[in-house]
Amino acid sequence: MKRLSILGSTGSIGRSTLALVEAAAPGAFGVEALVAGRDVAALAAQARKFGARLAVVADASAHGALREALAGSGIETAAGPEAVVEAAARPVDWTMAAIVGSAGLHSALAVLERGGTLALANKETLVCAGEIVLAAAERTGATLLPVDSEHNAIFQALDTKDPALIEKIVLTASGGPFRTADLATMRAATPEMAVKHPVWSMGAKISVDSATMMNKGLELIEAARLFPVPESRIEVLVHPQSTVHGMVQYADGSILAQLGTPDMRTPISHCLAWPDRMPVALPRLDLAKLGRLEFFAPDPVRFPALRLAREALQAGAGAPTILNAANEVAVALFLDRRLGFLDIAAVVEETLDRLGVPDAAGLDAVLALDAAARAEAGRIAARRAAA
Ligand SMILES: NC(=O)C1=CN([C@@H]2O[C@H](COP(=O)(O)OP(=O)(O)OC[C@H]3O[C@@H](n4cnc5c(N)ncnc54)[C@H](OP(=O)(O)O)[C@@H]3O)[C@@H](O)[C@H]2O)C=CC1
Ligand SMILES: CC(=O)[C@@H](O)[C@H](O)COP(=O)(O)O
Ligand SMILES: [Mn+2]
Repeated sequence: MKRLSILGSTGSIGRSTLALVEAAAPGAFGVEALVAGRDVAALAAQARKFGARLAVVADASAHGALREALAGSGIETAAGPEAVVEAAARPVDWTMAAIVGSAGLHSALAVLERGGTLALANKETLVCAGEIVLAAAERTGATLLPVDSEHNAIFQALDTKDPALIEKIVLTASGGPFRTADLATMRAATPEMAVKHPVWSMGAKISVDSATMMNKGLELIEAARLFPVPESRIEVLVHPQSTVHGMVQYADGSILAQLGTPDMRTPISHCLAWPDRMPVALPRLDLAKLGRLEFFAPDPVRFPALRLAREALQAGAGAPTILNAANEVAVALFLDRRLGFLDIAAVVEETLDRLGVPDAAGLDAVLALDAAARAEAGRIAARRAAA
């Protein structure tokens, strides 16, 4: 039996992971810890259903409600950010990191520090603190498995470790809900419009990131951290069918791609079973029915976020940390109807301009920069909203 913990179990990725656990052969998986932000009702229901040993809610004020919901079950409960990290530090065979945002950094690091196997969906962790995350994995011999569909595809298609033999890697992008929209429509976009992803069913924050294409910017940085390929050899192509998830082009001209229906249970199952595979009963891709696969260059005018991410990656040092923090602040304000859709990228750009490219070596420096960027982005957003 593989024992596992899920950080962010009540979200889109967390639920898909539990769906695979439920559908697997009896006894194949056992659940140790489930962690949520504040959704106590969903967390308690999951913990009971899957017989978890521990349920943790990050919002400390929700502990009473969690205790009450799990009374008589024998399931241990805990609350608060420290309890989240302690849950991640518990030894298990496999951990899913699916907390949204850089709030997931400390718990992801706790898994790596104990040399565990980390299935990483939480891309913000790699953008905010990539060097620290990778150094922890290297130091402890931990295993880092990419869950993000594009990165999982590239992970599956990579058959050499020699960077000289990799000409380029390609991340595909759906183009999001505004792929064909004009700027006026985008300027007036509401949260409801922005989270209506044309292909994938995901949490609110990543759905807005897909709409601005900052998601692909974050993924560009994520790919540069995970794979032995410089930024100049990572390409983004808009592919509305979201069927080819990622590609690797080799020095002999061969291109290896991973294809599948747009369902995160496929890459999650790949990480769950790695280095093997497991049977997953999902509808199969029917290429004849699909008929065609299209690819386009992204539009840099309507989607400036992709350029900002590439520039931050090129600048290095603390720039990706600033980009991520400012984006998290701006997306939250947009979802709260306190910022316009096009202002998201504008806030990120202005925050990057104001803070420059500061050094951010070590966890304390990264956390300080993350906090400074959040404060600056908040001020810039408030000024824009008042204008
Ligand atoms: N959804 C997808 O298809 C994909 C997602 N990803 C990445 O995976 C991550 C999760 O995405 P997704 O599942 O869509 O997001 P959701 O918003 O659906 O879920 C987020 C999860 O994180 C929990 N959470 C939020 N804040 C905290 C906190 N401070 N401490 C502990 N837990 C917290 C939430 O709990 P609660 O429910 O209580 O709020 C929830 O369980 C993101 O980084 C995203 O970019 C990557 C590729 C695809
Ligand atoms: C499922 C997944 O991996 C998401 O990151 C997805 O890629 C989002 O869609 P976009 O391609 O529109 O960003
Ligand atoms: Mn992705």
